[in-house]
Amino acid sequence: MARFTCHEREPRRHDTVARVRLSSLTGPETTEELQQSMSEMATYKVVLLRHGEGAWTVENRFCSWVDQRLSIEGMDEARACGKHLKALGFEFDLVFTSVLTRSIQTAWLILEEMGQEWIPIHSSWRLNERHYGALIGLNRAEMALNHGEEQVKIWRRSYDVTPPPIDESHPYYQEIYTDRRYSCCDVRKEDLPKSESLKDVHERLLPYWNKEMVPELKRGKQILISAHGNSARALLKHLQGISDAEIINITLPTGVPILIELDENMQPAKPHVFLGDQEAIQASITKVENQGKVKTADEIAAP
Ligand SMILES: O=C(OP(=O)(O)O)[C@H](O)COP(=O)(O)O
Repeated sequence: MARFTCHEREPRRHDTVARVRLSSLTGPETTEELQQSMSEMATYKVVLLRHGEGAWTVENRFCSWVDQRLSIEGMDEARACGKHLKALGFEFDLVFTSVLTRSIQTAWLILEEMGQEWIPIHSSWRLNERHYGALIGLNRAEMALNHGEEQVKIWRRSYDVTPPPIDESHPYYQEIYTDRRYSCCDVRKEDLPKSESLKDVHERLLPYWNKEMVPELKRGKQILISAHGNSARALLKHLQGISDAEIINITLPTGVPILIELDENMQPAKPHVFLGDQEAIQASITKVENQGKVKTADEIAAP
């Protein structure tokens, strides 16, 4: 009988479990449909998510490279995500996070909920949220009032528009660039970004995907990626072949796992799936989209 090490092993049983239960999330299936779905099983599965709600999301500020922790609701979202992944039968071998606390804290809460705290976690600045440059710390609704909702949408969601860069006069410049976590990156501190478009995020993330994550997938490891709204969008765009024009319409909710299935060439095998209650997920996406809209006096008084 073939023996498998932790690095090379037979296909996981949870693939079937996940598929079976997933089917109930995406509509009823007959036995034939189920069998067909299983026979079309993708070679690699990746679970990607945007961390739970961060403290600054509540204040509607561009957080980006400022290191905020999760809000109370964000912690609940992360725990619910762990519960859900456990119910679906996922067993992770490796977790990837950014070096920002909200992404790491989300991974910890998920693993705790799953009883898989022992799983190694790899953290890299390459999974950090997009660097929002001079916009960091600003309130999105105020920005919409001053610059218009369309401009804010372009700043937030376009592929190749870069916000003005951060400089030393910015209130969060020192906090970010004197932080010890950026002294041990694979690039010199002075070469770290001062502002990024989604395209820039894609370009800094891709080497990490290719060099660190793909080899682990090919060794048979099941990976979880706890990323950010825009670093997850950049990876999703890459893995699903989403066009530059289409990506502007994609907003990710917090704390919702996305199942991505890839073929042997790391090309999309199936459309990605948001795992969970689809109505609640849509409500969460709308909430994030609305952050960039002008608020009425009533909404400001009772956000
Ligand atoms: O820090 C941020 O994202 P994150 O909460 O996913 O880390 C950004 O401020 C997200 O802002 P956006 O949704 O306007 O792109």
